[in-house]
Amino acid sequence: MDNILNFLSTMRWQDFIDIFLNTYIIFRLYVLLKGSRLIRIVPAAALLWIMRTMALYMGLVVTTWAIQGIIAAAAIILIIVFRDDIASIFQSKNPLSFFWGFPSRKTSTPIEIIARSTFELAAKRIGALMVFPGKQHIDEYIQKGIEWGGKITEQMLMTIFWDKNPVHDGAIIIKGNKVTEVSVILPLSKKEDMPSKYGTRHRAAAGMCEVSDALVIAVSEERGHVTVASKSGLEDVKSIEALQEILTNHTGEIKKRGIEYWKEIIEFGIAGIVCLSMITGLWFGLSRGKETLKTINVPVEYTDIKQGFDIIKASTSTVELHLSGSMPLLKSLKPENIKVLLKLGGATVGSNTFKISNDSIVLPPGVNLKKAEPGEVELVMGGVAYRKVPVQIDWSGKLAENIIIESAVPDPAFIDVTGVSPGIENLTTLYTEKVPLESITEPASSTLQTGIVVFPSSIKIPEKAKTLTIKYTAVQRTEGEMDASR
Ligand SMILES: Nc1ncnc2c1ncn2[C@@H]1O[C@H](COP(=O)(O)OP(=O)(O)OP(=O)(O)O)[C@@H](O)[C@H]1O
Repeated sequence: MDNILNFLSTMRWQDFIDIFLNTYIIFRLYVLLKGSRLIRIVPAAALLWIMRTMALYMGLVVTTWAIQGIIAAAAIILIIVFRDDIASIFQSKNPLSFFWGFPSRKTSTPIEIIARSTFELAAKRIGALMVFPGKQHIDEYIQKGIEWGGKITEQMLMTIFWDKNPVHDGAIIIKGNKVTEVSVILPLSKKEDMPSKYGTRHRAAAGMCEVSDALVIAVSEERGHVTVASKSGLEDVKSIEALQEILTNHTGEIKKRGIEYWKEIIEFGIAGIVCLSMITGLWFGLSRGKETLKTINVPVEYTDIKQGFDIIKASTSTVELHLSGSMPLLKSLKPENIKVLLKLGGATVGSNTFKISNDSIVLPPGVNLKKAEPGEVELVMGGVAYRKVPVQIDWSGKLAENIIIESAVPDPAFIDVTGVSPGIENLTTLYTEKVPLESITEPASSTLQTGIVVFPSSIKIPEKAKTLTIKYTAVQRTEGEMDASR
């Protein structure tokens, strides 16, 4: 249990969305394809995928390449062969039905009317052939007739099969409460042991049931018999009630309210669980399966520094982290996603050692720390101190021979320095940047602008003290002074 919770805690919210979205897509495909021929290719596709994965895993280069080729070719062939099935999914009146809802028989079949009409046709010796498709598609087996679309009534059925009607020949297709097509040619049965009393009408009824899960009613013109063809063969039906029962069972009008309804719910439930397991397995294989290592350099950051404390010296400024995790996760890992944070709340003045552990490293979920180098950071801590330090002008170059500097004073002459103790006590002087003596060309009282050298770098000086003015007075040398200097 702990392991599962640990594992879940390493997952990102994006991972849950990833799994949920793909599970839903696969589940919707199942719901939409259920009953169509396309669903039959799923085991073959799964087998090909498993074979390709195994070949890849075993390093069989040519086999992997060949299976990939087969998959690509099969995909193109499937699109061509199953174009009608694919089109029927996308031709749905409401595009939202792709994402939501379950395909169901929206309209119920008027079983009573059909049963009564059938026996009336039989009584009047009017031949008829009515197809009630099941869950499977039948379009590929039939020769399309004339589109109809009329709502079923007794008169309509009688009229369609009336022998003076030009569309009476062939079969009609009944879906829900409508006749969708008339004059349809059905495939003939190839069975050789059919009783001789049956002619081509009954052979067509039997043929349709051999290739699909449809139910077909045949009314014999010659004998006035009603025959029902189904997967279990041909059966003569003697009464309206018996025909009603057969049609009820086939169209599922009662089933939906009974145990069969729950069977369907359980079926979808199981499909949902299978889809979820498949996608979780796939996700696990892709994102967690191939663990890999990555080394990354991360700067050390410090928090909780006590007031009046500062870092004088650190043994390192960066830490090398050896990380493990899935390849895609480590590939997308950026240094800014990782932090090495040392809390200095407990640090004391002087030397302190801080261990680099899991607690001091912030890693994205799914990434684990294997090793940190160095494993610890040595810090010398000091307290913050202030001092007033005198400024010294740092002259450079050579002054003109005829000039002598009588006085030169930096302004400000002292600067307030903030630094760390111990250390700042040793700072006795701050120097200006180099001031070239060549810039004084004639005797005068004037000023020069210069900067201050902030050294050591750990000290801080006020911003306005970073530039200063030198007030100087240069005078003419006397002849005697010049001779003496020579
Ligand atoms: N493949 C077919 N698809 C659809 N309808 C067909 C097909 N073959 C025959 N029929 C229908 O059956 C009629 C011919 O029936 P036929 O007399 O050969 O059959 P039967 O089984 O002996 O029936 P009946 O007892 O009514 O004579 C055609 O006029 C046509 O309407």
